[in-house]
Amino acid sequence: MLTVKSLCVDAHETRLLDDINFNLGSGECLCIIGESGSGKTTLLKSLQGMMPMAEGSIHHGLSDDGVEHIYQPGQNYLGLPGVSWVMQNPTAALNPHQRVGDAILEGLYSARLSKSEQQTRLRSALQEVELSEELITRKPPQLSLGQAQRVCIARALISRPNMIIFDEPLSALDAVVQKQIARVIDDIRQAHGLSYLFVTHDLGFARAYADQILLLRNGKMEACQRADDFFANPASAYGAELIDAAAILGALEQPAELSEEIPRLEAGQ
Ligand SMILES: Nc1ncnc2c1ncn2[C@@H]1O[C@H](COP(=O)(O)OP(=O)(O)OP(=O)(O)O)[C@@H](O)[C@H]1O
Repeated sequence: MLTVKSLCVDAHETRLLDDINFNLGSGECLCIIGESGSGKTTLLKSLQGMMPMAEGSIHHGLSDDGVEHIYQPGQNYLGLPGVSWVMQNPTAALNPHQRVGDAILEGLYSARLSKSEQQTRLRSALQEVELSEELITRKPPQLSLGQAQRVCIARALISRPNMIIFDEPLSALDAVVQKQIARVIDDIRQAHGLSYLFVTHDLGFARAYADQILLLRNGKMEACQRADDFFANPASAYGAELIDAAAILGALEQPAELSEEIPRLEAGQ
């Protein structure tokens, strides 16, 4: 559904991304990993139209119309249609003065729906992220960080996107809440056949949930592999180093029975 070919991005005459290639299939999760400064956010920004392409092309097929849209340098590119975003810091992503229900409904900005359909969508989005309806009248300062991130995910989901792009959505959360929300995120993908582009530093998450791994270093692709291949036989020595380091830290020990171990909380944490 999304193919990126030979993508290059420049800023101030410096090449920030060089020859990036990947293909994200419908319903797949591609995790983008790499050390700080490797170009992960720059890649997301270029897909969002916030940083122009210098070279290459972005091919995007929408499941609704079945037509492939091709974006190339020089076009007035405003980002991928039908794609929602969830950012790293839920506190910064939410207006502290806006009620939770209104914040989630903001995700419907371009849809013309009746009030009753909006309320149906709102209730359904709250259920998907396992948040109690009682929270809709609260404001973000009255939420835990985990609840606030669930609100952001509900806001991304309510427009019924084809794809969600996540920029380190778990990194502001503690370990238990990370696992709860990781499971919610994966449940949503499976329920709706959504495609995910997921930036993370967490190799444990990538191993548990990714179909593909894109490893960046200094703006270049070190590896782009099926996740099982990457963890068994990484295509780069740097990838092998990262996997070894994560293994030493115990970060790859993801229990297969994750969903049984992590309690589902009625109101979400
Ligand atoms: N607008 C810009 N102009 C010049 N350089 C930039 C610009 N945006 C990013 N960079 C540089 O590009 C490189 C990649 O930055 P980027 O934010 O994409 O890294 P990252 O992998 O997302 O890092 P982190 O994991 O810390 O968020 C960095 O060296 C950064 O300083």
